[in-house]
Amino acid sequence: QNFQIQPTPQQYVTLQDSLEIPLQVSLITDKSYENLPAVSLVENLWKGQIKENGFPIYLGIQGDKLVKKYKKNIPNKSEGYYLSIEKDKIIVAGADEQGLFYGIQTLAQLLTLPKLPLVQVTDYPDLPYRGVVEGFYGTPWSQDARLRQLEFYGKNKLNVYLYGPKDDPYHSTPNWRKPYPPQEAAQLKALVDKAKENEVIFYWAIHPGQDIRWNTEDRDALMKKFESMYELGVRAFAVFFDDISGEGTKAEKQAELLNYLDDNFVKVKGDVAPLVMCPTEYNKSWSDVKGGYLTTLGDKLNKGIQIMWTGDRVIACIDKPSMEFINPLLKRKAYIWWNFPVSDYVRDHLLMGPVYGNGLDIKDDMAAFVSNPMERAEASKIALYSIADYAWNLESYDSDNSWKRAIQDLMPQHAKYLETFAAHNSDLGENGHGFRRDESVALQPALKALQESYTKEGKIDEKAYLEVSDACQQIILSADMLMASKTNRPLIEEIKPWLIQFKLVGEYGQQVLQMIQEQATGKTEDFKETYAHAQALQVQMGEVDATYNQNPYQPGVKSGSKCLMPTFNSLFEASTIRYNQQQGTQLDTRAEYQPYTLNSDVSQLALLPVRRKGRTGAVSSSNEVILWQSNGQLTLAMDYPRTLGNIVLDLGTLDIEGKFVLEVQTADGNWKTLELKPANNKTLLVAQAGSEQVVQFRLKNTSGTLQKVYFKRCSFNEL
Ligand SMILES: CC(=O)N[C@H]1CNC[C@@H](O)[C@@H](O)[C@@H]1O
Repeated sequence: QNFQIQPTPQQYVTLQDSLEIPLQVSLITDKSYENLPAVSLVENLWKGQIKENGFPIYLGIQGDKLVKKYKKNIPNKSEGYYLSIEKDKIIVAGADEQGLFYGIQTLAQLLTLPKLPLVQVTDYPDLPYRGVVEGFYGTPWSQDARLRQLEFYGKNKLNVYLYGPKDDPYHSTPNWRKPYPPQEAAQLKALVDKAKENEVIFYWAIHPGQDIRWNTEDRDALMKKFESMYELGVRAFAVFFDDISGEGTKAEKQAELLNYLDDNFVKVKGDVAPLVMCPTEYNKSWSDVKGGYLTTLGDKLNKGIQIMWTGDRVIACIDKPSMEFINPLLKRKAYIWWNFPVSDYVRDHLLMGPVYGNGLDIKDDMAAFVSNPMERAEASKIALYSIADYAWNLESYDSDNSWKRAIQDLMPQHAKYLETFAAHNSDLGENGHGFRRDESVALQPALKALQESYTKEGKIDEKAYLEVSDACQQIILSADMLMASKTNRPLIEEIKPWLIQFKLVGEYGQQVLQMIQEQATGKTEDFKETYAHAQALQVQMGEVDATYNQNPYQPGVKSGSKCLMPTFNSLFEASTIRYNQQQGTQLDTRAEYQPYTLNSDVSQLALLPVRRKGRTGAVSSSNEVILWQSNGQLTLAMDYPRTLGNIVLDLGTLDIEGKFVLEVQTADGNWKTLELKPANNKTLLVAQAGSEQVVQFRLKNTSGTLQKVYFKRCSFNEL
């Protein structure tokens, strides 16, 4: 991997010469800069080796007489810088203090080379705001993870971190009105300080919409909470109205509140960044333009207030048509909230693949580009590294090159192994949003050739066979080496369940390859044992899936789920079928079996995957509010009549009387209504399916009007 500056700079000229790295340097800079993050960074680069007669490093900001003669070299762009490494001096001149800091970050990267190349770098970001919104459902990041993130943002020239973890009770309902307890407050203060050191704007977001009342009491409660955050050092604020229903969704009221905060807090304080808000209609598929929600915000919200947008759908890549739709409605450039690599709706998958699919021609259409990441902070860094690369310099962005550099940056000693792991752990699997990613790209042709040649003609494509066999070796090796890695333990601890599963996938692949080889060459005496070994590995994979990461939404551990496992399972079944035909045996040919099928005409439910574990079935839940049209229904069909025990629902409300009806169809074809009873103090509803065998059950909106409900749970068990 030859060296590249990260993010890719706008202009980089090398003079085909280099310099021994100076052991001692002297800083020539304006006295008033001594506390700037940029100067602290240089001091950290030459710990204790800053001497009067050292190699001169000039640090300045546009307008200083010190860098006067470089005036024309410094880009006239915020966060821009000019870095010149010369035989007898280094100049770092920023358009502003952030630019100066970024010039030093670039110098720091060059210092990792054996010698300092003589270069002139003229650089600046395409987008004014680039970063991360910690806005996912699930376990919020830990304090240590956040501190490491902020350092990572400084290195990769990301300048925004929006704190908005959905499951932080002081960010959202019910405790958004309360100040943080002392320990959490101290931790937030430490984050604000760390952000400053890395020239990152720390936004604190509030999510009051589910229970806010449009009155002065709640308005003052919000002001008071902002004031308490201001005292902790927060100088940037956001208000999120996403994923709510009821009173809080009114655009006029939201605009009135935001403008009040803008006029009476932001403008009064004078040192607070422009407000950011997330609308309730935050993506095109949900927006009802005629209804006027977006245009009300666009017309009424003070011009300086930023409005977030996730694109054409909740989870979608951002392109020119997306921006041409939304910007005119908002009467400003939308502030993009990109829902990747967030995985809170596919929690059993890791999204370690390349960042691709966003337009390279929209740098002038977005106010910002911030990423909603996975709850696994270290694992998110592969995507975040490339998002930093994309958002700084869109036109030069190359997703595969960036992905390889991200991996190299995350685990320099084990880049090859991490790349193998990441290549096969990148797709989301089936999900309610229908958003998918490529996976196992380099191996796909061989997997396909092997599968087609064997399943169709019972022949082995030798070339493909060898390639897949080598890949399985690499998978096992990579999993072992990563699990035993001494570097980046925080990453390894996060992904360990997936590494365990990944190794089993590799071993399973090896056994399946042996099965087809033995079946095709008639080595029937070995086949039975190889078959049993493959089944033993299926059992182990099932146990890993049932043991780790048992969250109540998408429990378990999926690895290689898009290409590797479907191919290996198909070859397992095909070779067992052929073997049974040859030998007249009755070996079970099923690799993994899915007896339940979901059907729905409610668009946000239609693609939700159904999971089976043991004797329970569960439809994957949704984070968002479901717009369930009148007469809309969700049906769960069995492969053959089965006796069910309980059917458990959680629609976020107990008030379903006269709104929803649950019915089962028994084997004789008759439908009967089941009574749904509250099961706990929250919003859980349970029905007994009865002793008769069931062919299917369905939940129908019989209210005659559109119903807005959450879809937190729909599960059932077999007796
Ligand atoms: C604006 C937004 O996407 N809000 C929600 C809902 N959509 C995506 C979900 O996965 C959440 O992570 C996210 O916080």
